[in-house]
Amino acid sequence: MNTASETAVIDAVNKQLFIGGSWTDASGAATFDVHDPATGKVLCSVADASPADGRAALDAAVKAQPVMAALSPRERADILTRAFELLHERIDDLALLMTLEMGKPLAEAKGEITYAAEFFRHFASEAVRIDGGYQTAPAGGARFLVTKQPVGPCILITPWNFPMAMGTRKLGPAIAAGCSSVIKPAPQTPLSMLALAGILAEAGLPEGAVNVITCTDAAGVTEPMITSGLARKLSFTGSTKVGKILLAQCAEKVMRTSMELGGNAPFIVFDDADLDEAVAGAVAAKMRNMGEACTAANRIYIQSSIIDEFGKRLAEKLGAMTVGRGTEDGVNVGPLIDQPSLDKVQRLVADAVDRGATVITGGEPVDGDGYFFTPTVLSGVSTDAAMNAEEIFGPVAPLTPFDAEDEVIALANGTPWGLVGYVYTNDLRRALRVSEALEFGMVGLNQGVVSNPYAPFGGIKESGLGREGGSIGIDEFLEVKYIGITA
Ligand SMILES: O=CCCCC(=O)O
Repeated sequence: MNTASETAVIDAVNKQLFIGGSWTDASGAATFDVHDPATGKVLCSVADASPADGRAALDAAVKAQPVMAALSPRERADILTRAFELLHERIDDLALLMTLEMGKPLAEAKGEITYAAEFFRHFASEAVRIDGGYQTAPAGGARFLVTKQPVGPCILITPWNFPMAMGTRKLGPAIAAGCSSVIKPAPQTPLSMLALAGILAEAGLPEGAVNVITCTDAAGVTEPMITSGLARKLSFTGSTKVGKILLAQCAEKVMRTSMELGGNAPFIVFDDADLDEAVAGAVAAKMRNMGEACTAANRIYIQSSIIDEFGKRLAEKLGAMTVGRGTEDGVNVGPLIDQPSLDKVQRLVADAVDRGATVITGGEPVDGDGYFFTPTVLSGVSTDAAMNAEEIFGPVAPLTPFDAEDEVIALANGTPWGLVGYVYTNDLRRALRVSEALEFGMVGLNQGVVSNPYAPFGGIKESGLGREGGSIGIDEFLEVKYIGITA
């Protein structure tokens, strides 16, 4: 049974599709249920789009594209700024909505709304700084005029773990660049995106500039959209497995892509590090979002001389965390998103223990409703444990000892992924050497969280293509055009 304020924020969301600036039922009025991961109970139902609905949304985006492109940079910036303000004005309700559908504690949900809003503020500033060039050809005579134009209608696909921020991280630069879009949130967390659609409409976005389709048959709905040739860009955040399928589909029409895929982050602590800072960094890198983040520390390598002390201190911190429904006071670890996620975490912990790991704290799911797992520290995790090769996506910190710098660099880089790595050391030369040697798109140096709207977020290897945020984030949504002029 939801409280009155919970029911009010759920009721306030329009649960239809948002196409061409209007709210509309899915074909045949199809719907699907949204669950509270803390209880497993149904929160509400939302429209379940068909492939035909997806096509209608894309057609609306195509129609809106010239309108978006014709807005002045200042007009686009003003819409983003107004949406930024509205997100802050409604932060309490939006955070409660997010906690209900995704599970993260309210304080983290508020943090995510702030993070999400910041992408709009950042890209409002970038909209008015899109530049170009003018140059005399080296041989003289001709002139080169270089300008940037919106890439065109975009398909944006977002995950359930950051249901608002991954939307604004894509929509912010798309709108700033003058692109229209169709955005599809994950079926587990459609409500935050639907709320965001309402806010963007209120902020003055032209009809059809952003279309939201919620659906359960993601592949069935998005594949025909991608292969239609009507969209010019796909931006996806999700698993490497799905990313590869989408890349193959985009190849058919040679579409621009941005891919933020899986991670398998190493977290390395040398014995010269400040241990308190390293433990605090590990708590942040592991426990942010209950470990359900592509940036989460997945393999924690500690120099042998300090591993016992590090393990003891980390276990004290994680063991003291309060697990529960994210709406309750004092809770800092919410549920995992669903039963398959809980099953996976259990399987990975059992496998590590079978291969010789010791549970220092936690190690078990919590009895009762919902998908809760106790914050866990494992020591002596073998390098061939399954969790070294798979994203845990849960509150489990696996500690593995190492002795030498080159050994740990080889271990850290020994993965197909390359999103983010973390290094703790007080030796400046080692810090630079190791940061440069790590084959990752981002490095947290004595820092457990790298995500920041003003920095370029993204990975190498099988962690993806392109960068989101930072001053280059808008380039993903712009085409460079060169006009040769006879002078
Ligand atoms: O799980 C990956 C999404 C990235 C969240 C972040 O911005 O840190």
